[in-house]
Amino acid sequence: MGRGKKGHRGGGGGGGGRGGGGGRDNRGDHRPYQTYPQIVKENRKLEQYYNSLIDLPEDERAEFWAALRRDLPNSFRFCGSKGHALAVKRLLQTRYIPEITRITHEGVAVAPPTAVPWYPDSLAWTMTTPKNVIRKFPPFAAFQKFLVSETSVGNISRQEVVSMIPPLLLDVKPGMTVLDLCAAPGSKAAQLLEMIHRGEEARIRKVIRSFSADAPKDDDDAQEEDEAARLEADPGDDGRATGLLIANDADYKRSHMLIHQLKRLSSPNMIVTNHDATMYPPLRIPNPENPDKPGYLKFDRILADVPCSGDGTLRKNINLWKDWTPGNALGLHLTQIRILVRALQMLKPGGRVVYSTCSMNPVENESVVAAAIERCGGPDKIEIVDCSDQLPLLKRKPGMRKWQIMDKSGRMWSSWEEVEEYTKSTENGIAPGRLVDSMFPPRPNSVCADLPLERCLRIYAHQQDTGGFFITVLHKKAEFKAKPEESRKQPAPQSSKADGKANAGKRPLEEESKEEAGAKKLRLSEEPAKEESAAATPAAEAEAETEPKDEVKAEQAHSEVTEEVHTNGDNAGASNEVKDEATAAPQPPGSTSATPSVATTPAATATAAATPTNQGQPPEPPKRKPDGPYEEPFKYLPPDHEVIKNVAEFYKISPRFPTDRYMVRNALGEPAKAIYYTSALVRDILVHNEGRGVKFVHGGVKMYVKQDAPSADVCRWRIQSEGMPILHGYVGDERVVVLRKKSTLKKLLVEMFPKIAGDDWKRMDEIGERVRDLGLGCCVLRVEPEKGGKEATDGDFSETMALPLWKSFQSLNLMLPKEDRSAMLLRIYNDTTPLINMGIQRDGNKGQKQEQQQQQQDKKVNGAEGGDKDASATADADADTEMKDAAPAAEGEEAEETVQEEAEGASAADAENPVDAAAEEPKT
Ligand SMILES: C[S@@+](CC[C@H](N)C(=O)[O-])C[C@H]1O[C@@H](n2cnc3c(N)ncnc32)[C@H](O)[C@@H]1O
Repeated sequence: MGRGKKGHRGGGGGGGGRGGGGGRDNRGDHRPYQTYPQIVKENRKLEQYYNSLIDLPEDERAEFWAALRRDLPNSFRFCGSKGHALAVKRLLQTRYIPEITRITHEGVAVAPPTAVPWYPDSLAWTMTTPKNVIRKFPPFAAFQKFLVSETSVGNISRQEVVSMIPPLLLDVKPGMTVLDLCAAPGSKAAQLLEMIHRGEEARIRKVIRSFSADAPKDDDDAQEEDEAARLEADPGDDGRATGLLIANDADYKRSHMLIHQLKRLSSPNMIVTNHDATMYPPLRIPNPENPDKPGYLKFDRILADVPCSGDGTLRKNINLWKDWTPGNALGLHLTQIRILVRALQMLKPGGRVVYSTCSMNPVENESVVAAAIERCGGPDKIEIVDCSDQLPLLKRKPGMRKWQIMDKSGRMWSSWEEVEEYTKSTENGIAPGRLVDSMFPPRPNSVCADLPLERCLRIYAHQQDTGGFFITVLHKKAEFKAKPEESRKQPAPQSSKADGKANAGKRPLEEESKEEAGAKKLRLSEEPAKEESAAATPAAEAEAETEPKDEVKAEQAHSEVTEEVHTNGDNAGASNEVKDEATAAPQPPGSTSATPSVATTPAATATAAATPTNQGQPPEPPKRKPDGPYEEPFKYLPPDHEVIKNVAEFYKISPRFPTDRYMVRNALGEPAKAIYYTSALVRDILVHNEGRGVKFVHGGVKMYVKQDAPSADVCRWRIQSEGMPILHGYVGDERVVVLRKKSTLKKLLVEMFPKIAGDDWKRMDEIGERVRDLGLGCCVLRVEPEKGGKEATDGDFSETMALPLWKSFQSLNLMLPKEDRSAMLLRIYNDTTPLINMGIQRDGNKGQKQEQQQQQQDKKVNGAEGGDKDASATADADADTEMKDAAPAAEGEEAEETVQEEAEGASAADAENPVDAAAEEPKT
């Protein structure tokens, strides 16, 4: 979000009162926060193009442009599990909205946030007060603190309202396999991940209750919850989520933003990859029906939120007013088609792809949808889903059936025939830059002539005071063999034979205009990593569902074919052998799709081979460049590994908790510093694709971290807070401390290292005796707000949670980073008093050495180093997550354990200090 760098607030400016930030923020002359020059909100070609394209009555047209010239309202979404999100939302309603309603700014009453009417459970909110006012106007201080604090711990996502729509229309259900092809920075991916985990907590509790002898069967709440927890929604794994999200981005740095965004959801069901979506590699999975041949993963749902010119974001990215040119969109059209075709190839029949952009331009929208459907076999294979009954409160306009294209010079073209006519009449026979056939509406004789493009959704800024957006939902009716990409159909050149042919194929793609360079600069965040990538075309075509026999050979073949295509669009011959490795891919565990996943058929391969652009081997993911970023391998531990047996024994973990999904990230495959946990499907994917060049950059939840233990009986592997939600229900009572009182929790949150030696345990109230008698080491602090007492009516303290607690000889400590403690104090107690380090306050006469060790430990445990840094980075990022300003700093902070760290193992100092707080981002 802006970081104060965007000169939103100007009035006046452009002619006729059209410049500046627009009405609502420009009351009076007082502009205390304006520091940047105004941008004139005018662009002749932009206005001309959309005035001719978008059919609106005159008064609505005026609203359309007025909205685009106004500042964008703030919006945010409560995230995480639904129960938790509702609890945080409640605070907004009960604590902050009444405060905000009393504020006046520049003499005008402030409008409080309002719930987005079409978002389920009112979890999305919008507010017109500018961000810089919320940040700096003192009466907003408490609300601002709430936003920053909850954003930093991942309970609030600052997300543009329109960007919340595609995941809702994707209709993800627990158990599904989902791919987000262009996912960074990850706000939509986070929504998708939440959907995969929907209902999981209640399901797990239900299952655990069913096998636990002393479970409170007569507890009313439990019974009610049992009924609500629909086990059949995802029954495969004792209530645990079996679905999968693969979040991908072609940009390596941005793939690390994804890790930052998604790690907070502590999901073992998620993988982050770093590939060009136009040639996303096929992923192997086990094939139980024919174990000798690999199966290939197909997806129930795919989101293609593609890189685009972004003119729907004019309100936020006001530089677009001066930088918009028609070339921006033209240069992305082919990449967008390739991404969508690849998505449809990887989809299961019966599955759903959502294609979306934040552009209003049909060349990136309807024309891409039509071209992709055409290449995938037409409406018999791919259907545009009618969403008119979905999100009924969302105002939308229908997609276009007819449109014109504006070329780079600003000239309008109605059809490809018109372009061809013109080209023939010119001396050099070269078509206007970048125009290709597929940009125009489907021809009357094409299979897509009657495509119901009106089913696409167009959202304009004035309809509900948002950005502009385009969304289409596609349903795959049957498997297909994608047609090869035509050689970028260009009118035949009239002159020079020798160059002519090459030019015909190449010119529009190779000519990178100033406009395109401008577009790339503008939408850094959405810049295609390899626009017109040499590898893109044949890859997507050929490799739909096959696997090469010889990976190196395939790679060579791949580059040969690619080169040919790009040096001569009309190439033929040079057929590389295509391998017939047809394998019916098994249904991945947990899949709920009605149709089984389908893998390659020999026929599919044969057809692919017959075409000039895809006769090569299906591509294997490119091997990492020698100088490319190094990712740690993912190595799974055998269930009978000593360390796994040791943690199971120490924490008395129920045998119902799987022991075959623990993994480490180092080449030796031995636990050195951290042990991760993943779902079964994530494990299968990571294991079966090892060494194939698939660029996995993240997977797994950090479950245990190694540390020094005070005695040989104490387990050296403490439970990490991010693994706690997954594990705690299976930990034996011996290692559980139950806390019921709000006041006791407050003490543990405010005090770091409260002393328990001697009689000091008595200070710990209700848990005093329990912690006195508890064995040393890590345990689960299970917070279960007291039922029936006064706590029961306290809405701020009503959620159950599980937190890691460490008992040493002298003291106790909650193993949470500082910002998590502070966020909980604010949320539950509306308290902002500083934390107290009881280690420092202790009587200096006793145990000097221990004291020093404690303080050393203190620094790490409570985030004096990592935790604080992390918090500030997150707050600073301000999570305007759609665009590029998500903190780049996140990259380093979120990096996985490095080789060095793993190889060295924990240093002595680390081992003493039970928490690597910088790496902790627990779900609180
Ligand atoms: C519109 S943004 C995605 C926003 C994201 N879905 C979200 O909700 O946070 C487009 C993303 O596509 C990525 N990208 C560009 N070209 C790509 C390609 N060929 N394959 C995969 N990702 C690509 C960009 O790095 C950028 O992060």
